Amino acid sequence: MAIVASAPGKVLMTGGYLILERPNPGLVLSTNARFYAIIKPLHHQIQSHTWAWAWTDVKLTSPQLSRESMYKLALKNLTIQPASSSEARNPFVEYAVQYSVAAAYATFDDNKKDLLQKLLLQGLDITILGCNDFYSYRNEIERRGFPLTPESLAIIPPFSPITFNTDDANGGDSKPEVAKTGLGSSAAMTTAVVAALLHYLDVVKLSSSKDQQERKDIADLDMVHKIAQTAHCIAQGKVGSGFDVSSAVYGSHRYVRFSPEVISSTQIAANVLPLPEVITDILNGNWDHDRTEFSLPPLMSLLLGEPGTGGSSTPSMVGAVKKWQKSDPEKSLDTWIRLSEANSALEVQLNLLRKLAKEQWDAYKSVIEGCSILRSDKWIEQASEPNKGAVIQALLGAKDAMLGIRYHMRLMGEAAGVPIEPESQTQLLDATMNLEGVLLAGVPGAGGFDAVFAVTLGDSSSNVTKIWSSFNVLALLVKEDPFGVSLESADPRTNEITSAVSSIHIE
Ligand SMILES: Nc1ncnc2c1ncn2[C@@H]1O[C@H](COP(=O)(O)OP(=O)(O)O)[C@@H](O)[C@H]1O
Ligand SMILES: C[C@@](O)(CCOP(=O)(O)OP(=O)(O)O)CC(=O)O
Repeated sequence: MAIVASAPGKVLMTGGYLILERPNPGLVLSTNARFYAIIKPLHHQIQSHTWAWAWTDVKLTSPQLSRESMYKLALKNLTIQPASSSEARNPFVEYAVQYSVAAAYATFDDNKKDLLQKLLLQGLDITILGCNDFYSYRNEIERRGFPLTPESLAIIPPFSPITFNTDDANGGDSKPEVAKTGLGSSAAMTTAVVAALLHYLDVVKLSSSKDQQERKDIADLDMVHKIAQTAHCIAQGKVGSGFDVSSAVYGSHRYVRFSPEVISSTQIAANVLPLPEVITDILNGNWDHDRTEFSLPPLMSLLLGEPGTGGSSTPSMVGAVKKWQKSDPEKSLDTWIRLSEANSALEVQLNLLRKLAKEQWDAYKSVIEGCSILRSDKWIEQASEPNKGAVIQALLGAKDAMLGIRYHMRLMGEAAGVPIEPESQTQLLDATMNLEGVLLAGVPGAGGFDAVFAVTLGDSSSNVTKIWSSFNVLALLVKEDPFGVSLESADPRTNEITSAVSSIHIE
């Protein structure tokens, strides 16, 4: 039977750059854009040609890239090799397979190892699918002559083919392989494959998002996290803060990074140590990342916009900021501290709003609805009673904190010589923050030309969508969804068909 798992894409709302250093936190929101991995046996029976049971076949299909690759996985040392030199490579999935299988061998007793061996000898058939929201369809919309609106995006069929970045319009060299929106497709892809494989091999028992309020599979999620984070770092060839993998696993949260030493044995491993030895270090390592529950307060929506300027290279922006920290330690530390203070101020206000929503729902709801049709300079007029006043103070506090974050992010960019909040985004974000019902607007993650985000109150997001269109910014269909990695009941392509069929109304 096929096992299907999914993992969400992310938006880093606060903590860009600072989150690279412990113990600075970042607020990361997971989204309803999900990556799916489908795993089933490749053969009905154990293949006789898997001589001496030394290796097994792995087939990887990526329909959106029209790619199908065959690999050989050696069952002793778990090396993976393309079956022929012409196969397309996907290092994220390759490491995900190697490390997941290694984790299974490392955790099983002899009896379970035998069963594992038999299951593996049937081969692995892996299909990966990413929601459209991970990829840019801006060119496609323009090519079809549609308006630059979310309604146009909604017409594009689910799991559509992905545009490759082949043109040199933006200098070419720093552009990623595929046209993406910055939601963390590689982290979600790696996490979905690891989760599906670990579940398929019986290392973890994942639960599905539908059947729970509170997750009970935390230890299993930790296992998925260790393996996905390790595979992702090696495939990327760099150790970032890991907030993207963490949110793909745990969903929206407040993240403090893991100490990079925990995966140091893998860096030697790629050259010297065999994987079955390294995996024990990974599994027993001191994974000290911190994740505290966090999600947007009720009646607030996350909105993302694609400015379409071609994206920025995160590693080179990070490099420039690090260089600046070295060259001007005093000033950079000052900016760093002020930015960190603004980040915590926003966190405090958002947590306060969540608390007020719980404790005084009626006042909270009435203020949010009232403010959703007013610009923020008019919000104070809603403070007719103390309960409402507290909500308004927290809203204004959050907005102020966001202005502080943007100011210090801009300073950091200017000092480091990289456009963290480029001038074109500044105008757009100022205009956005002045609209009715807009609480926050900023550049997520590393900033640059990748994307912009806004947090809106009540039903006010259509205002934002309109103004973004006039700035030539495409509002995406993505929403916050705080749920992390999940077991799915079926191939998402069949779900789409089922829901389309059930939505047909028979009179
Ligand atoms: N559907 C897919 N099939 C295969 N590989 C994919 C798919 N989607 C993304 N990838 C891989 O992930 C890479 C993008 O990852 P990354 O640079 O982390 O982007 P993001 O900003 O979305 O995190 C692509 O270059 C490609 O190698
Ligand atoms: C600078 C950073 O702190 C945040 C980068 O966030 P993005 O969301 O911009 O990330 P990419 O998907 O890799 O482009 C680097 C990090 O935390 O690793």
